[in-house]
Amino acid sequence: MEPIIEVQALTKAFGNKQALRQIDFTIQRGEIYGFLGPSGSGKTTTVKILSGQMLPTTGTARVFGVDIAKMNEVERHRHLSRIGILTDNSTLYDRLSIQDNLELFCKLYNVPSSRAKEVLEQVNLANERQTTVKTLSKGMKQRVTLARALLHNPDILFLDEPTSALDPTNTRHIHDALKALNRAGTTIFLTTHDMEEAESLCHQVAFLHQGHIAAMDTPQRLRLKYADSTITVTTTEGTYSVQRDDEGARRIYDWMTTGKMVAIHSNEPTLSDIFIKVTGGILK
Ligand SMILES: Nc1ncnc2c1ncn2[C@@H]1O[C@H](COP(=O)(O)OP(=O)(O)OP(=O)(O)O)[C@@H](O)[C@H]1O
Repeated sequence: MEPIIEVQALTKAFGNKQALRQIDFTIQRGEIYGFLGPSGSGKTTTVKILSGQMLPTTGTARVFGVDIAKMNEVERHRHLSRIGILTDNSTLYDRLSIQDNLELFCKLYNVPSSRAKEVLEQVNLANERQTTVKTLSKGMKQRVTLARALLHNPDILFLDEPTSALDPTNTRHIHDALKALNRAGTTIFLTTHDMEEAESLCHQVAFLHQGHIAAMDTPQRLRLKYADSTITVTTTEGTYSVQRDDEGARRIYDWMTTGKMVAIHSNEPTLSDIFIKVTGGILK
């Protein structure tokens, strides 16, 4: 395991407003790490600090082993060349085609223009490359913006709410692209308030609530930790909540052997349920 992002006791204050309060986490190379929290919980602030756009107030954030608050010019340049960012304010040139937009950024990033075609294939837009950006749907624009963030083949991708307000088709295209990128070795830091997105993509998740990390683990371990001790059993006689103990096992055995069992469900909580339990708040 190789830590690629290490955050210790990180705080960020805007005047009297404490946006981040002593947060700690480590992301290993090759992980998809989900930062989950409602609006105002500090997700964007964290992305801005880790991507070098904003300094923390106290604490340290090391990316690729370098403290981002202490980078010299050479380190800053190297950091920027190794990260890709997709945020709300990533804009495109509306009057240019998808291809021309990307070729422009190829020049800026100093990468061959052939990269444009490669990244469009990664987001499944190669056939639309001559289309003018102005005519694209919000979801397709977001896929172009993701393609742009990939041009210089970054080691880490920072994605701030990459699928918020996108339709299911575009969301799926983005998820497919992210999974493929991750399989090819890209580490991904993703903020979201969509628990299903986190479930389907993330190896680890942190629940951010009012600037604190309230819980952090793999989705599976969180579900196990907060699992209810009952099982719901539907029989021909009704639906029962059964304890996970010897007595419960005996009842389930009886229903099964007498042909009365219809359905059986473990009461595993969703990440949304756990978020509410841990923070008392809901994700919106
Ligand atoms: N430049 C700023 N000046 C003052 N306060 C700020 C600034 N940036 C963020 N904040 C405040 O810090 C807190 C965290 O904001 P942040 O944007 O990081 O939250 P978020 O979880 O990304 O929410 P959203 O999903 O709505 O963007 C909020 O209360 C916000 O109002």
